[in-house]
Amino acid sequence: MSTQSQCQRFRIGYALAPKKGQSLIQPSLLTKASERGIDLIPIDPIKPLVEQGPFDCIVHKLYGPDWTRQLQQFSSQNPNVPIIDSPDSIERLHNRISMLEVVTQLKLHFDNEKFGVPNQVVVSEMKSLTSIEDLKLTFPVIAKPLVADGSVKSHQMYLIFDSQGLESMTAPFVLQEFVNHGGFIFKVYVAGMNVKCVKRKSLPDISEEKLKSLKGFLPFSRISNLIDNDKKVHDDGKKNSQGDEVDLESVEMPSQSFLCELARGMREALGLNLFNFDVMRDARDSNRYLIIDVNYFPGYAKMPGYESIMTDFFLQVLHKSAVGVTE
Ligand SMILES: Nc1ncnc2c1ncn2[C@@H]1O[C@H](COP(=O)(O)OP(=O)(O)OP(=O)(O)O)[C@@H](O)[C@H]1O
Ligand SMILES: O=P(O)(O)O[C@H]1[C@H](O)[C@H](O)[C@H](OP(=O)(O)O)[C@@H](OP(=O)(O)O)[C@@H]1O
Ligand SMILES: [Mg+2]
Ligand SMILES: [Mg+2]
Repeated sequence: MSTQSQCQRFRIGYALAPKKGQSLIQPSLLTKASERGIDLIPIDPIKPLVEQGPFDCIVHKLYGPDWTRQLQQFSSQNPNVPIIDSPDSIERLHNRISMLEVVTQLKLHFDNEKFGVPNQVVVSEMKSLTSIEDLKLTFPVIAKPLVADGSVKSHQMYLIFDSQGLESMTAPFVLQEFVNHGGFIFKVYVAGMNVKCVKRKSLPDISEEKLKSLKGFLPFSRISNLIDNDKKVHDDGKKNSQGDEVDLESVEMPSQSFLCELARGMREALGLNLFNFDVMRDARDSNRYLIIDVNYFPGYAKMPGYESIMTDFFLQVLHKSAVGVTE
């Protein structure tokens, strides 16, 4: 039987920062893609994009006006080559208010599940800050950087327990209510129509009793971006890299139909193919799910079976593009 490699082959160019490229483009992905007729080709961001190629598709996670111009020039000369994803659509995820506004505007209804986002407000300048009650929030709250641009500081957060802790912050930031959610979150990876949910360690619940003894603020960062020795995040309840017992095994997944429908709605509303979103199950209502974060082009390699999922996505894009050309 002829394999895909004896038929037409496709060239997908990828433009990623070095660390991102090393984590995503692993030999196992190159092999899986090649077996299914796809060659993954690194794009040199220093050289003019239009002088590289030819490509049947481009995937990227680079930013800035020069790169956007490069993509525009390439698209004007290659209008039928999909660019995954458009810089304008990606930009919406670089702000922690606009990234979640999309969720609040989704017109989706489910028999059992309810979904939404935690109450949150933007604090643009400290002098406008009055009291937590005026902000219609209650302690504890989380202060998150307003800008989510992939920088280290965009992941630096603070759990705040009282007004003294709040006054220690530096504006601008988003203040989001802290919701008890059992100490786990669900990370829902989306690659086009492909949706994969994984469980990750999260901030522990804070009881009313415990809250009485907590003062000021507590800094934290990337608490759910856990990896262990073999760079995989085990969902089977093994110890994580901090050595804490994280019993993820006993956590029941949300229904796949709910997640797929939510992912479809977000994909269409965001106009994006490659993203993940973090979902908490409200500890007070197991049918209530809160989306707290949306990330562009996340760490797919941490997802079990990512080679097949990414290759399926690439083939779906290439097929759609080929059909589009003949239509
Ligand atoms: N409103 C909330 N209530 C309770 N815990 C929260 C809340 N928001 C965030 N967290 C906890 O803090 C972690 C980091 O929050 P968030 O995902 O917004 O930050 P991030 O830096 O964008 O993370 P990522 O690495 O996923 O991009 C979450 O995974 C969760 O454990
Ligand atoms: O654009 P950035 O670097 O912020 O994207 C992050 C993203 O916010 C998440 O932290 C990803 O982790 P997961 O959600 O666990 O996949 C990061 O993936 P990583 O494996 O590259 O660390 C993205 O870089
Ligand atoms: Mg997150
Ligand atoms: Mg994030």
